[in-house]
Amino acid sequence: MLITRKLEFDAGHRISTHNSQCRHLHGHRYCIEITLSGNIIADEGVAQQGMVMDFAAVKQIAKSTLVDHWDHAFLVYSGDKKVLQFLQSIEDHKTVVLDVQPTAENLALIAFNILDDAYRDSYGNHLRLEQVRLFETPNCWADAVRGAR
Ligand SMILES: Nc1nc2c(c(=O)[nH]1)N=C([C@H](O)[C@H](O)COP(=O)(O)OP(=O)(O)OP(=O)(O)O)CN2
Ligand SMILES: [Zn+2]
Repeated sequence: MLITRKLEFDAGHRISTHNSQCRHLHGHRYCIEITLSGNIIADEGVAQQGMVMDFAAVKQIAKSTLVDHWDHAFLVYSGDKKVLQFLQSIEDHKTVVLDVQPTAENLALIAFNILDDAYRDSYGNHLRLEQVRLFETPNCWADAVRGAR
C-alpha cells in the first residue's frame, strides 16, 4: 500500500549558473509530496490500526527533519560565493547552504535522503520512503524515486 502526504513551504533561491531568469534572486511556494509504502497495520486497538502511518505523524516527521528548516529560508549553493557572503552578512538570517545548486532535482534528492532516515518502521509493517515529489512551481516538479538516479 502507498500513502502520500503533501506539505508546502516558502523559500528563496537562485540558480547562479542559469542562462535566464532563474539566476536572479527569487522565491517559490514549494510543495513536497512524500510517498511511503508499507502494510496496513492490523494490530487490534493500536492508534494506527487500519493505517500504513498516521498522516499526522508523516507530517510531524517531515516538518521536524526538513520542512521547518527550509521554510522561509534562502537555499543557497555553497559555490555561489557572492550571495552566500551577502546572506552571511545579515544577522540571524535563515540560510540553508547546499553543496549543489538548489534546483528542483537536487532539492528533491536532498529531501529524499533526509526523509529516508527519518521514517522508521515501528509496527513491523515494512514502512519505507518510496518517493519525494518536489514542486518548484505548479507546473514544474522533480521526483526522487527509490532506486532511481
Ligand atoms: N530542470 C530544471 N529547470 C529549471 C529549474 C529547475 O529547478 N530544474 N528551475 C528554474 C527556475 O528556478 C524557475 O523557478 C522555474 O521557472 P519557470 O520555468 O519560469 O516556471 P514556471 O512554472 O513559473 O513557468 P510558467 O511558464 O509560468 O509555467 C528554471 N528551470
Ligand atoms: Zn526558481
